[in-house]
Amino acid sequence: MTSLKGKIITVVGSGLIGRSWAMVFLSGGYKVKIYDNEPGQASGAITEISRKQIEELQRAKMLRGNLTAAQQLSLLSSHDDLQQALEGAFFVQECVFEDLEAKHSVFHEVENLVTESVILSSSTSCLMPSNVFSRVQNRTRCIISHPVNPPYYVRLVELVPHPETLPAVMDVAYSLMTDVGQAPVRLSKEIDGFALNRVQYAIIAESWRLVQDGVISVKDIDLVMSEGLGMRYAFIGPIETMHLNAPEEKFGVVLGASKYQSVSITIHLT
Ligand SMILES: NC(=O)C1=CN([C@@H]2O[C@H](COP(=O)(O)OP(=O)(O)OC[C@H]3O[C@@H](n4cnc5c(N)ncnc54)[C@H](O)[C@@H]3O)[C@@H](O)[C@H]2O)C=CC1
Ligand SMILES: O=C(O)[C@@H](O)C(=O)[C@H](O)[C@@H](O)CO
Repeated sequence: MTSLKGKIITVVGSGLIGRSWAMVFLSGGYKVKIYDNEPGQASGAITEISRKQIEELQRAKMLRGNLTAAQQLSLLSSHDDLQQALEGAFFVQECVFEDLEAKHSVFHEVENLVTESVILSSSTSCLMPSNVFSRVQNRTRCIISHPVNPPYYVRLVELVPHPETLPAVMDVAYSLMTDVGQAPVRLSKEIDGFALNRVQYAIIAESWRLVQDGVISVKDIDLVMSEGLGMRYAFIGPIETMHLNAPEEKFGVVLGASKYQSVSITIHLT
């Protein structure tokens, strides 16, 4: 794959996630053109990114990437005109409201202003790719790149394909996210909530149920995560944990164990 370095990425929507994406892409040395349909919002984002974030991160020796703050900020521009913002981009990261109509309208406008090869990527938290891109003509170049808040520090990106997404598009998105220092994961197909939110919501559901049933306090259930599972899961995932607890050939033993079974049947996610 030819190097993507120095190429142009357009960020559409300059709110919380749009600004975060801009900082992540800048840290990888990409030119970032940020656009918002609210007049002045994109230029306001530039000010916030530069003064309150990137320069501060450099002072705190927490700036990501190999470029200085000044070098990164020289790659950033804001635009109130979408066509101008899209000029030269190979990748468009949509970061508008979590509203299907808003996303449909953005991708309809964008598709009419870019060539067939430009990758259209959505930051959506939970909307299904087959819905987000349903009004896009050429869906083979569409993908969900779902970040986790705050993306500059929590580096996971879930790459979720539309049923028509080309494998090469997944590969480019994976390479881009890896190149800018994120931790991309590939989903083989779309599913409600993708992977992170499905796991996150299962944890929230059982945590809340234990609190509602008076089994544990809010403070303590949060400690179960922050001082217990979170400490472990910051280093190894749930399947790795099973592997450590029982060699692979004994996963069945773990999953079939009476303790696992007897507890699991009492967990209700709704
Ligand atoms: N906030 C979070 O923790 C996370 C959010 N996301 C997703 O990222 C997306 C953006 O979320 P936030 O940044 O939190 O929203 P936000 O409300 O902070 O920012 C949205 C921005 O999009 C702009 N916008 C709206 N319609 C537009 C249009 N047609 N053209 C151009 N700009 C437009 C708004 O002016 C606003 O600046 C959503 O899909 C959300 O689900 C994903 C992961 C985490
Ligand atoms: O928790 C996160 O940052 C992400 O999983 C999300 O997408 C959340 O659902 C976010 O959109 C709202 O909490």
